[in-house]
Amino acid sequence: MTKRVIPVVDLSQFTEGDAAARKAFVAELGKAFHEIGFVGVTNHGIPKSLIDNFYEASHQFFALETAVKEKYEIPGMAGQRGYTSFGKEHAKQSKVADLKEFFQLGQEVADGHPEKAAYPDNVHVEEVPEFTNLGISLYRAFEKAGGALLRAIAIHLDLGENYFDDKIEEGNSILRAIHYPPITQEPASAIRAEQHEDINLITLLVGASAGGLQLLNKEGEWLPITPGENEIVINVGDMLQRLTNNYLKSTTHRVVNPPREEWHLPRLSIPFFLHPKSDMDLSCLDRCVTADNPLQYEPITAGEYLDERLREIGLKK
Ligand SMILES: O=C(O)CCC(=O)C(=O)O
Ligand SMILES: [Fe+2]
Repeated sequence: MTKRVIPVVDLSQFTEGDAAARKAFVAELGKAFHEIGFVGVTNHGIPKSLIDNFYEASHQFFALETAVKEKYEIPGMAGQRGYTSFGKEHAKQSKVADLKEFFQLGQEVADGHPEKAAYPDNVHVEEVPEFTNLGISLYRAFEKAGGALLRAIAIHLDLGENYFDDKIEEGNSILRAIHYPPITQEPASAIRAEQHEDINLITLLVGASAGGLQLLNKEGEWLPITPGENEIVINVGDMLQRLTNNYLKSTTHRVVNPPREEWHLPRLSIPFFLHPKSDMDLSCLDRCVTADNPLQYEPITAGEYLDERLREIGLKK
């Protein structure tokens, strides 16, 4: 077997294990987030049937005629809900757009809830009626797994296990179904997803098994991430990196085009970008500012930071 590029942890050790198993899990996760910012997670509690069914519905959505999909592209929404067509989003330093289209679902809260006004409605697709509801169920499962991972990382950071709980409860997370269509002609310079770092606290990704996802290591080498079956890939985003004054690493990654003989194969991946509520203070934690690691960032809230980043990637004008 070839050596794994990213370590793997078993989440049930934390959610169901004894004190020693939990302690070991926290140490492994902390080390992975500090050293390479990526980890594979097994026994994450996200039902396989839910993933498979949402996959199937996503395939059906992306197979619709462009004109039909465009009905679900909502102006003024910065892509945060509904469909974003091919060629819209680009990495912040890049002029050419990625070779992808996607659909995003966001937080849903009950009528009368104080956060209700903060969240636009999700978009329902007439032609694939189960798509959005399956996505919302998957969103809930990702929130739960992500919440457990953040409890472990809060322990690692000595913040108390529940530090993130109220910040992510009814948070501004996004579930994104991404479709990278078959490649039909030599792309001028674009790739499926140009190198970037994620904006949010952590990302949970299913579907990376199709190949193409790579991370940039400290030595400047691009290494492939090839998770096993039933394994999800987690990475640290810029918000968590910023909060920890770069102690936890938001690692650059990209999705490369397949070799020519695989151009006809589309790729479908489903990242869940775990965001806190927009009023979360992302000021660097005092405990992460030391003589060896002086303060790197100005205070900012999660909402202000997201706004700045959506402008940089061409989703917000
Ligand atoms: O498609 C993938 O595997 C990863 C996509 C990604 O990195 C992103 O959308 O931020
Ligand atoms: Fe990403």
